[in-house]
Amino acid sequence: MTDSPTNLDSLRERIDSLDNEILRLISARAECAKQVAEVKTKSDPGAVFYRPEREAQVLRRIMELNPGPLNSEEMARLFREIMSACLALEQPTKVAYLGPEGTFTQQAALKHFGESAVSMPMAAIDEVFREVEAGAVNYGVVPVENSTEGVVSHTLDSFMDSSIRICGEVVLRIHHHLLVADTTLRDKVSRVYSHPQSLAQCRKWLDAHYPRAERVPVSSNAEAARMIKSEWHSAAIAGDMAAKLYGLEKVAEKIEDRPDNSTRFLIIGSQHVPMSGEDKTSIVVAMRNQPGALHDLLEPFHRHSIDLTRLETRPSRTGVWNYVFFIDFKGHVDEPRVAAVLEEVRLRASEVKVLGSYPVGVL
Ligand SMILES: O=C(O)C(=O)C[C@]1(C(=O)O)C=C[C@@H](O)C=C1
Repeated sequence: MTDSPTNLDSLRERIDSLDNEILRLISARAECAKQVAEVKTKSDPGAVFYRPEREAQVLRRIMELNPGPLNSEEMARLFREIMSACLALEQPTKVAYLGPEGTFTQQAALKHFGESAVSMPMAAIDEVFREVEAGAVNYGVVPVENSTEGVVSHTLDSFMDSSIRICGEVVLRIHHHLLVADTTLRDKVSRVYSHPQSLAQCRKWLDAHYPRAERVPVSSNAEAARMIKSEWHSAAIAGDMAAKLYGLEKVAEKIEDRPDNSTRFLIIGSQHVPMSGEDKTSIVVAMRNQPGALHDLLEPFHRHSIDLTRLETRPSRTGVWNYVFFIDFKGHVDEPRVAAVLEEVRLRASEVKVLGSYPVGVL
C-alpha cells in the first residue's frame, strides 16, 4: 500500500496541532493538581494527597463519557497515567508490594497507581503490612483471592493483628505462560518451576503437555523465571512482567486452565476513604461458638438487602475468637443502612472490626 503524500502530510499536521492542544490541557490539569495540593496542605498540615474515591470517580466518568473509537478501558488507562503524574507532582507516592520484581502483584500495583508511583518489592506479605504500618511507605499491595484457587489466607491473617485499613481493590486477569531461556533445551524440559498457586492453575495443561516433568513450587513466579536462566532442562510458569524482566521466551501462552482466571488485590493504607458512589466494605467478625452463629450473623444483611460479595472463615488464633469470618459487602460505612447493619452485627458478635470501605475496582 502506498501512502498518498498530501493526505498523510495533512493528517500528520492535524495530529501535531491536536497534540499541542493535548499538551496544553495536560499541563493546565497538572497546574490544577498543584493548586489542589496547596489547598489540602493549608487545611491540614498532615493532609493525604492520594484520594482513592476521587480517582475512581474520575475514571468512571471518563469511561462513561468516552465517545470512542478507543475503548473505555484503554481511555481510562491513559487517564490513570495522567492522574498518576499529577499525584506525583502533589506528593511522590511510595508503594510496597509482594515481590520480587516481575510478580503479578507488581503488575497490580502499576495498574492501580500508574507508572509515576515508586514501587518497592517486599519479600513477604507481612513485610508489606509492616512497612505500611511503620509509615515507611504510603500504601501496600497484597493479593487476597484468586478466582481458581481461592483465598490468600496469609493476607487475611495479617489483618487480624494489624490496624491497617483497606483503601482500594484491583482485579487483574492472570495469564500464565510457559517460559524458557535461550539456553534451555526445549525438548528436554524435565522440570517446571512456579508458585504453587500458578502450578495449580495450570494443572490440566501440564498434565496434557508435560505429564512427566517434575513440578517444583517456589516462592513466586518471578523467582521461577529467574531460576531457569541457569538450568538448561527447566522451564517456568510466569506472566508477562517476569518474562520481560528476565528476557525469557514464551513456548506456550495463556496456559491457565480457566480463561477467566483473575486475582483480586487489596490496596492497604491507614486512611478512611469517603464514599465514591460505588463502594465495598470489608469487615472481620468473631462469633461465639454456638449453633446458628453464622445464620445470626448473616440475617441482618439479608433483611437490609445488602449484597454480600465474599464470606471466608478462618480459624481463630485466640481463645476468645472462636469463629472468625471475613465478610465483603456492597456499600460504605458512611451509608445509614450499612451503619444500621453493623450496629446489629455488633450486638450479635463478640468482636467486629471494620477493615475499610473503598471504591469497587474500576480498571
Ligand atoms: O482531586 C484531588 O484531590 C487531587 O489531588 C487531584 C487528583 C487528579 O489528578 O485528578 C490527583 C490525585 C488524587 O489521588 C486524586 C485526584
